[in-house]
Amino acid sequence: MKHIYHDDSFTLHTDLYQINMAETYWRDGIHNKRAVFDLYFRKLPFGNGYAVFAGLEKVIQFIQNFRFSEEDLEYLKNEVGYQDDFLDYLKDLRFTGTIRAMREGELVFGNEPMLRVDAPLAEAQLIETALLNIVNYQTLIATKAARIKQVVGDEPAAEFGTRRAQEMDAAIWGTRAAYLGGFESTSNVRAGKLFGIPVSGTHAHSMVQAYKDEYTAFRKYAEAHKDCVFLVDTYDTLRLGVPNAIKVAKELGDKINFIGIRLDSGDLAYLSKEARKMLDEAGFKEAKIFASSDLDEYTIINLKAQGARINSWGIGTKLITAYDQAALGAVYKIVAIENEAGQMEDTIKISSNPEKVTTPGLKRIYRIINNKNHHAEGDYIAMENEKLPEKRLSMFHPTHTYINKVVTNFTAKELHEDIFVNGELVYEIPCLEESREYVKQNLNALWEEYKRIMNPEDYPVDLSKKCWDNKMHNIEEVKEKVAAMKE
Ligand SMILES: Nc1ncnc2c1ncn2[C@@H]1O[C@H](COP(=O)(O)OP(=O)(O)OP(=O)(O)O)[C@@H](O)[C@H]1O
Ligand SMILES: O=P(O)(O)OC[C@H]1O[C@H](OP(=O)(O)OP(=O)(O)O)[C@H](O)[C@@H]1O
Ligand SMILES: O=C(O)c1cccnc1
Repeated sequence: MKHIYHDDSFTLHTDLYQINMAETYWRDGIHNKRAVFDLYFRKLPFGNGYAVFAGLEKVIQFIQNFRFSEEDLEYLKNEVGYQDDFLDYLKDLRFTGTIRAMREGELVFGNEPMLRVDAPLAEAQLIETALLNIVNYQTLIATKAARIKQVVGDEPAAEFGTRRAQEMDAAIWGTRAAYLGGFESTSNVRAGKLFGIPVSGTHAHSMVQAYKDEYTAFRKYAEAHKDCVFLVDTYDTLRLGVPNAIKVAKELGDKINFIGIRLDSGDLAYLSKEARKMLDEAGFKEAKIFASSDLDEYTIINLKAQGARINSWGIGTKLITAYDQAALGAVYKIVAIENEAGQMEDTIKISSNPEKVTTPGLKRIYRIINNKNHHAEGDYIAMENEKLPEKRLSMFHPTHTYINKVVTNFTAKELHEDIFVNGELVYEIPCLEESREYVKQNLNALWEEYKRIMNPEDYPVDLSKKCWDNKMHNIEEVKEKVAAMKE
């Protein structure tokens, strides 16, 4: 490439095929046909019983800044070979559509749209990749964080993953997602500055190695910082590390705030129990024991079962990289398009796997909340203009229809809000703190059976009878078309 282009816009953060499709629509004159896309995943990550929706704030930033820069257009012309007439169209392009989405921090389940884009076809197509990129990653990490926090309980959980994250953006937005999902702090100072997340930290082995001995290292650190957590496992945790931490804490007394020690290797259950005894005997009953070392929900459950005396948890690699599931797998599927007469017509994608058949049409997503116990009975997807019964709601599984129930005395809470209407942002973005609180409230209102770390119950995401009939009707139509073509 002869030219150096500046990274001055996110609009090319898309797959080439999106631009090629946009060009196809534009040359055919159908680029402004109204089209509706649903963004949803099919399978919950980590075998969890719920996911935590995250990414909306960044989606909003992306949409607000959606415009091809001069350099984007130059690049598309010089290096990719698009024609001037199409580039002129791209030059003035802004997002003019409507987006409805869940609130960040909403609990979300398989096969229900987290977000819906209703926009001119080419615009809806061009934003697909970035939307999926943002929502897939942030929702994955927020879910992993909520899962880990659930086993940690009330003890503080600190996010330590920046060094192991898949590059800088992942560290920053992953940290935000971790905080949303329930973590208390991060070691990433930039994330603290950008999002107001509390920052926290101890020190590394390198400091002990730099001073060669623990005693000097702890003492120098204590002389420079009031709050002290000493990392005690560089040489020998119980024979050297803990005694040196106690020695410095005693020597400096009230001059420092001896918060505690951190263990980062070895048998964390055994070491924490022994270290606890030593700290207590030395009179430091309030000193806390921090632990880190490739922790995740499974090691934490295990450590707790062994009676580990750990008070505070530092979690890096396995959280920020979503170690046991690399991607969420949310998709963006077209569900309706304007026809020649200017009316919306359903579209459907058939698959031999019934779970993969899309649900056509414009729809609304409701959480059905039992008025007696305030827990959710399940989610209910109805057609856009469908009126829900007020007294008696019949719910049935969309593929195994014999699984059904009738709900009475309920509140149907609509889960989507308008975010953009005809290109205008109409949504007031809640602050991160509020969204984090919202996650907690939502988790409190979810039955325990869906929150189990292993083998949770399946949360019902049902279709209304109208929505289900409409889907079946669409499937029949496609089947008839295919049969007619075969004849
Ligand atoms: N008592 C325990 N029960 C279950 N898992 C533990 C226990 N203690 C530590 N672990 C976990 O076992 C793994 C040990 O990792 P590893 O074999 O790399 O050793 P390490 O002690 O961290 O040593 P180093 O960091 O020096 O390589 C970590 O994931 C840690 O969280
Ligand atoms: O274990 P994680 O969950 O990924 O948490 C982050 C890890 O990063 C640090 O180790 P590292 O070896 O990078 O540096 P150190 O020398 O300070 O221990 C820290 O001690 C943790 O072990
Ligand atoms: O502050 C810490 O202890 C810390 C920060 C990042 C990674 N590991 C540990």
